[in-house]
Amino acid sequence: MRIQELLGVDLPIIQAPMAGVQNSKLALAVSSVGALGSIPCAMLSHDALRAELSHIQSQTQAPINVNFFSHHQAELNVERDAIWRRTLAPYFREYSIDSDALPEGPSRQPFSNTVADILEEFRPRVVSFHFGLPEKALLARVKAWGATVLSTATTLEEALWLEANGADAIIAQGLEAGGHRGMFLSEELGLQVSTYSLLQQILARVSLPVIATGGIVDAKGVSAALSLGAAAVQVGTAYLLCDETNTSTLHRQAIKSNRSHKTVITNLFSGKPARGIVNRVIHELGPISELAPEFPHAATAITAIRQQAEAQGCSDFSPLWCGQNTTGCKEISAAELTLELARGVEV
Ligand SMILES: Cc1cc2nc3c(=O)[nH]c(=O)nc-3n(C[C@H](O)[C@H](O)[C@H](O)COP(=O)(O)O)c2cc1C
Repeated sequence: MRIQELLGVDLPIIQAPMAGVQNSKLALAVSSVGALGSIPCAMLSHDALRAELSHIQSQTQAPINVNFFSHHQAELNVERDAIWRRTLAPYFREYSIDSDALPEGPSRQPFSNTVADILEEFRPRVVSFHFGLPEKALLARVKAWGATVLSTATTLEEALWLEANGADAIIAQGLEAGGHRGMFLSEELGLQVSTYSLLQQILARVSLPVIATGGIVDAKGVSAALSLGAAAVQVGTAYLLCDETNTSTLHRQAIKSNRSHKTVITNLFSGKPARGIVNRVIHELGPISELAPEFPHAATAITAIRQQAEAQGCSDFSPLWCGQNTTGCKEISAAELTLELARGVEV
C-alpha cells in the first residue's frame, strides 16, 4: 500500500509534530494542501487535547496526526534534583530565584489509558509516538479504531524493535533532526547516525514503509530522500518560521541569526537529548550533563530561570530546538512551504 493511502493524504509529506511551537493552526494549514499536518499532544492537558481534537473535527475531514510521548516516566530522584539545583545555583542567584520554591516544570505525561479514552471519541486516523511505543494493551486500543501508528527510530535496532512491536510505519530520525531524539533502546549518542545513512540501513532490513526525517528542508531534500527509498518525509525545522507557528520571538531571532548553524544535542532542558541552537547555559555547562535529572524532571529548575531570562528578552536559558539545516526556514505560510516541498515529489 502506498504511504498516502496508509495516511489518508495526497502528498508523502508530514509536518513534524513540534511541542512548544505549534498547535492545530499549523497542522490545518499543512493539511489544506494535501500533506499530513501533525499536532504535538505530549504537553497538552486533557481538556486542551479534547479542545484541539474538537476544533480539528470542526475544520476538516482530512486526517491530522496526533503525536504523543511514550517514555517511561521516572520518579523524581530527590538527591539528584538537589545536586542539579546546586549546579544551577549561580543562575538562581543571578535572577534572584528561590530554588527551594520552584513551581513544577512543564508536564510531559506519557500516553495513557485516560488519553486513549479521549482519542476514542475522535478516532484519529494517524497516531505517532516518540520514545518507542506504549505497552501492548494500550497500543491495541489505538489500533482497534483502525489508526495508523507511526513511531520514531534513531537506530537500526530501534527500527527492528518497532517493526516487531506493532508500528505501521517507521520514522527514521537522523542525527540532523531538531528537537528531542526519539531514542528509546540505547542512550549511546555516539551510535546515532545521519538521516540518509539511517534511512538506508533501515530500508535494507525492515519491510515497513520508512519516513525520513532530519535536515530535509526543501524540494531537493525531499526528492533525495524519496529517491533513496523513503516512502515519505517528515519536516520540522523548515516550518519553524511559518506564519501559523507559535515560535517565540526569541526563538525566531536565534533561527534567523548567524549562529543558527551552531546546534548541539543537549540534555540540560529536559533530561533527554534534544537538538537546539547553542546558548549561554549550553556553552557554560556543556551540552550533556551527567547531573541533569531524568526526563522530564530536569525541566523544572531550568524553566524557572528561563522564564525570568525571557521576561528580560534573553534566550540564554531557552531550549532553542532546531535542526542542523535551517537553510529552508522561511517566513511564509505553511501552505506555501508545503507546496514548495511538494515540488520534490514526482507525480
Ligand atoms: C521545535 C521542535 C519540537 C519538536 N517536538 C517534537 C514532538 O513534540 N514530538 C515529536 O515526535 N517530535 C518532535 N520534534 C522532532 C521532529 O519530529 C523531527 O524529528 C525533526 O523536526 C526532524 O528534523 P528537522 O527539524 O531537521 O526537520 C521536534 C522538533 C523540533 C524542531
